[in-house]
Amino acid sequence: MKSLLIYLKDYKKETVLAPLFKLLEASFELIVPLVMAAVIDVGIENRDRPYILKMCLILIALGGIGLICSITAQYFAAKAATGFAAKLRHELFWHIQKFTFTQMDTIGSATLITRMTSDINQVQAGVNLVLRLFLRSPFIVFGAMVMAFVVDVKAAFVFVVVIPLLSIVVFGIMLITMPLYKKVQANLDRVLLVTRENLTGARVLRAFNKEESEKKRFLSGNQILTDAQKYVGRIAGLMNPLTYIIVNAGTILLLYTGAVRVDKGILTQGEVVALVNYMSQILVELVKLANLIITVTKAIACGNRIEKILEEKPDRKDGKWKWEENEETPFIEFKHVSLVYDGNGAESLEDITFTAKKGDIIGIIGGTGSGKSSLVNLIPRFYDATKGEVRINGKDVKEYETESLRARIGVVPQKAALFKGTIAENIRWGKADATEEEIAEALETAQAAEFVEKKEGKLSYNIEQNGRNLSGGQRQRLTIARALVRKPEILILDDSASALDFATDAALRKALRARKEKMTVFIVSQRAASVQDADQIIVLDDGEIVGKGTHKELLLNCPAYQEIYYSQFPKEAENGR
Ligand SMILES: Nc1ncnc2c1ncn2[C@@H]1O[C@H](COP(=O)(O)OP(=O)(O)OP(=O)(O)O)[C@@H](O)[C@H]1O
Repeated sequence: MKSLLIYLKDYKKETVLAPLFKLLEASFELIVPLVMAAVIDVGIENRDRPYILKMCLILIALGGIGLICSITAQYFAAKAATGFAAKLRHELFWHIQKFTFTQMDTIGSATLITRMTSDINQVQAGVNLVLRLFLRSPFIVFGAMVMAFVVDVKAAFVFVVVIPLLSIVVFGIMLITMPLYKKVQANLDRVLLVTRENLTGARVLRAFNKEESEKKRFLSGNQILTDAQKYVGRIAGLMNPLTYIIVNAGTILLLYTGAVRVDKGILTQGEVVALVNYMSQILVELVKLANLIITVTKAIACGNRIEKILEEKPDRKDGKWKWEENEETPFIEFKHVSLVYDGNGAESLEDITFTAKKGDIIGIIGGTGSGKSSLVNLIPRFYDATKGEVRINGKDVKEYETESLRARIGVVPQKAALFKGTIAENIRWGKADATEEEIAEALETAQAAEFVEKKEGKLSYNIEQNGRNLSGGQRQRLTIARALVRKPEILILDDSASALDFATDAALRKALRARKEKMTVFIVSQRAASVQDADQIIVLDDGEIVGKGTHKELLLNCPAYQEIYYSQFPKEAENGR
């Protein structure tokens, strides 16, 4: 948590002024019981109306000045706390952007969302409260005790007994609840994960009639969270009753001691009232202190969770080599490449070796889970090979500066992801300064021009969140156009034509070949038709290459390819026999 405090450095003035104004407010509060005592002992005793009026005006003035100090302190504390949270949120967001996919997979997006939102809010509340109370409350507790000693040493010994007892209760509860709050946050992460999965997969869930089982899963996670909260709440809830019992017992003792001493003529009635006032001030402040400690305990637990993410060093080691604009169309070599995902024992890719020549179209085919996406994900370094090398133009991809490497690669992922905004804005994700002509050209190649033309507003047509107002095929075509608009040297189509009909798929491949800019293209597909006119086809099975060559060669000598092909074109199988 400590390391997070550097984000307060731009608010030095506010972090000093907020507690300072609170101290001023507290000082005025400590004078109030003395004025009250004077009203009783002098004003009421002598029936001196002008004196009482004067003292009442002083009380009003003390209250007014105290209020101004308090509002000023609140302003500074709020300014520092919100500014601190905004900076921290920004830093955390930026830090997460630098994580590799492996790190994202390991940490999990649900927990990252909780840390970005509720954890930061909790820390913000903690900072705000600390700035206002961390000096004020101990100052009042200590100050009221000193004032009590000034009024009467013997009666003040009641305070000496009460305050340590209160401190034991407050700190004891704090120590017990601290680790429990951590558990509560972890349970909240789990509930968030289930909620997210449910909301994003709502259609699938309903299609499979899974509402009941998902409801149970949610209820069980929610129940665990509720139980954890109730448990910690019960312990924290002991704070107020216990502190009130101690303080009320202290007040009784104080009244008794005070009465005896008034009787003996050592104390005045006004002084006893002042002592009781100090006692109740201490109680109020200790309750505030207890709440402060609970909020701070939660804030520290949340702060530590945020700190953990910030301490996680982005694993991606950037190379120094910049991909120059005028660099030749690349050739890509996979040299004995293997990949094991973090937490997976088995290799998802094993000893992959092949070369994609400049401007070649490489088809990658295989059953589900055979490693097709894993293979192409190594080119833009979404994951790094655990063994072997992926080389572009003779250099290991790890030697390239990742940003410049990715700028030259157009990736169309398996799941077509679009963002809320116009069609033009979505296409410009590929190239921020793309002209309308460039966009039109990309849409043409991606076979999207026709449907965009029919949409109301054309390029200004508004796409809803996740592109839900477009069909699956339309979404895929736009993601292809988005990748093409930057005129990449390498284009990766990861099963991204699966929602296209055969004719459109064929037209897309024809248009790709006809483009004047040379590109090395990887087409991942389960459809033999999508890869059959590729310059080279890689056949994968269980992470290994089981065939390599052109369609004709593979039909002659690769049983795995034959199986895929003839299962999709049974008539040709019959003709061949
Ligand atoms: N992020 C990941 N973390 C752990 N394991 C993964 C990850 N991504 C893929 N795998 C595993 O790697 C293997 C290959 O997966 P991959 O997605 O590359 O297959 P694929 O051939 O593209 O499959 P599909 O055609 O179904 O998309 C699978 O066993 C899968 O479980």
